[in-house]
Amino acid sequence: MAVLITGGAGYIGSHIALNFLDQGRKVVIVDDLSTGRIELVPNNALFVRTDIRDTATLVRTMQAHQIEAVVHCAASTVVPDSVAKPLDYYENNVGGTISLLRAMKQSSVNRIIFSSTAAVYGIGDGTPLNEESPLDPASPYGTTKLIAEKIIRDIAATNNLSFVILRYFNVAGADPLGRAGQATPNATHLIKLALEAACGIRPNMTIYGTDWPTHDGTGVRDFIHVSDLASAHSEADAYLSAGGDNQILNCGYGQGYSVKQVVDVVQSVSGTTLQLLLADRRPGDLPQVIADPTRLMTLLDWKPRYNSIETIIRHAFAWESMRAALQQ
Ligand SMILES: NC(=O)c1ccc[n+]([C@@H]2O[C@H](COP(=O)([O-])OP(=O)(O)OC[C@H]3O[C@@H](n4cnc5c(N)ncnc54)[C@H](O)[C@@H]3O)[C@@H](O)[C@H]2O)c1
Ligand SMILES: O=c1ccn([C@@H]2O[C@H](COP(=O)(O)OP(=O)(O)O[C@H]3O[C@H](CO)[C@H](O)[C@H](O)[C@H]3O)[C@@H](O)[C@H]2O)c(=O)[nH]1
Repeated sequence: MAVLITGGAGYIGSHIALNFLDQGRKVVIVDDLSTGRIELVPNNALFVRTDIRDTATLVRTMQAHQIEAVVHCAASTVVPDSVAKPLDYYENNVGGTISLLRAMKQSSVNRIIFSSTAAVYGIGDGTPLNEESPLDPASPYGTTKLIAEKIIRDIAATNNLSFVILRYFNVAGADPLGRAGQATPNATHLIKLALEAACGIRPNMTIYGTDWPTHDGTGVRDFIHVSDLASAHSEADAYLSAGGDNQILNCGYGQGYSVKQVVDVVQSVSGTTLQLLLADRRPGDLPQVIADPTRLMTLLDWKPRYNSIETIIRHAFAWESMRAALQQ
């Protein structure tokens, strides 16, 4: 019996694949390579190149490989892009999820772990967000994820489907063994861009907003190491296969770091001085986004191994330097 990972050629999906494979599980990856990279597909995973909106191919794949659980990561993920092209985001993220759920139903696959996001929450009051915090996505991207969550919950209410919805906070870092990392073209994430500047791939980096109501005026985020996030998926799968109830779980460490603090750690880990540009706040940004991960820590047998900002940045720097060296 195997696990099917949609979007497994992407940044997070490839780490989830490695985590399942490291535990001796069989992994089948479906990905259309729209932002994913074939080199991120682990050698010992089976790979099917398809758009997940092709329901018939999903059904064939599930039936051919005796899929017992699905991890659903495939999505369009860039917040400003979703503001510019909302229809594309609804088509891919909502349409893709419907197609996948239909294929699961036709193939009698009844376990799903879904990649959701902290972007489903509203602005909040600056205190850590728990799963009951008000939902009010600030972007079409966040709305597509909230709709997909709702569809999964509606189907589970009437069909034989069990789910864990994982709401990721800010994902960063790279596989500690250097087998995978963030390779998405035109990535927009803070740590990725800061490290590209440290490795000379870009000349500088921009800090968006120095007048936020935070301790040093820059945005504060809860960064979770991608390999810790990956192991939350295998723990969620173990929890469901042991008969656990359907759950929505925040995935973060519960600790915030500001943009300036991240830049300081990037400089000390890389031994470089970044050329910093200061700019206005990015539209749609929030001052502070921190998880309350109590439910994740309580319900799953999940033990974070890399919960230090230095470790996250050290692993991401190792990956980025290796890629920079290969490009020379
Ligand atoms: N990176 C973060 O900080 C973050 C935070 C919260 C949630 N997420 C969620 O995690 C998941 C993975 O994100 P990521 O950062 O690894 O992004 P990514 O772009 O690296 O991965 C997405 C993968 O999905 C594939 N894909 C997209 N549409 C597809 C389709 N229709 N059919 C088949 N494959 C398709 C892409 O080719 C890519 O490999 C997404 O669902 C995203 O919304 C990411
Ligand atoms: O070059 C940069 C990039 C980012 N930032 C700042 O760094 C912080 C983090 O920005 P990211 O772009 O790294 O991440 P976001 O918090 O905007 O969003 C990420 O995390 C969210 C969950 O919290 C969603 O899941 C979303 O998809 C994912 O991109 C923000 O204050 C942003 O303004 C900069 O100053 N300079």
